[in-house]
Amino acid sequence: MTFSAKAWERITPLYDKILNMPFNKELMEGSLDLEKFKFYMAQDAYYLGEFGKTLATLAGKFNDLNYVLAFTEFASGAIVVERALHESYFHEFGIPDLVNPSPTCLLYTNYILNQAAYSDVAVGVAAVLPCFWIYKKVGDHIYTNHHHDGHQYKKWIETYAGEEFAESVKLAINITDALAEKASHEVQEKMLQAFEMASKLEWMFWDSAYREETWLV
Ligand SMILES: Cc1ncc(C[n+]2csc(CCO)c2C)c(N)n1
Repeated sequence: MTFSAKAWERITPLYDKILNMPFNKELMEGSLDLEKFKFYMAQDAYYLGEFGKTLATLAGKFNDLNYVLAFTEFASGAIVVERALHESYFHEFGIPDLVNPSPTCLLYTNYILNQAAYSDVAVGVAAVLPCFWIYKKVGDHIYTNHHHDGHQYKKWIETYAGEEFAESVKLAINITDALAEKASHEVQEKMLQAFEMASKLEWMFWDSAYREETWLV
């Protein structure tokens, strides 16, 4: 069984929970409170910057130059492509340029940066894979089931349903599987743990946006 098959099997119950979260159900129906969506967008802007830095950190650690190329492209994609989506919403909503990260957002971004900086590169890659893969799956699910006409979150929905994004996700999965194949049993186990932890943090990120999580002190 490939690493990715094993990893997805491990998070399947969590993935089902993610699909049924109020944030995602209401986003799909178009009924999600605009304030919650704005909160999510602002936090996501912070997340994307840190995610881009995480991918760039990983890019510098590969021996295979094809992987260096793939990860530098992912890094610029995270910042450039997704920033375009955010900027159009930011103008519409007046979200500030400098975002103070919520506790969950800070936890998630620090987790992946830490893994990229200090763990085996294969473990760092496994920690960023849920970001690609879960968004692809959730994005496809929402795209297939939403009402296409006049949906207020149409631009968000279309971002993750495109063919170009699908190709990036396939490449990220293939690179992770190739690294896992060469890794020791111990590193493979750490990769699974990192994949699962980052998937939990994806769940927490949506949950924190729905609750508009703040620092209590
Ligand atoms: C919390 C959070 N997790 C994942 C994504 C999705 N995402 C961000 S960058 C990237 C890959 C390169 O574009 C993907 C799929 C998001 N937006 N916010």
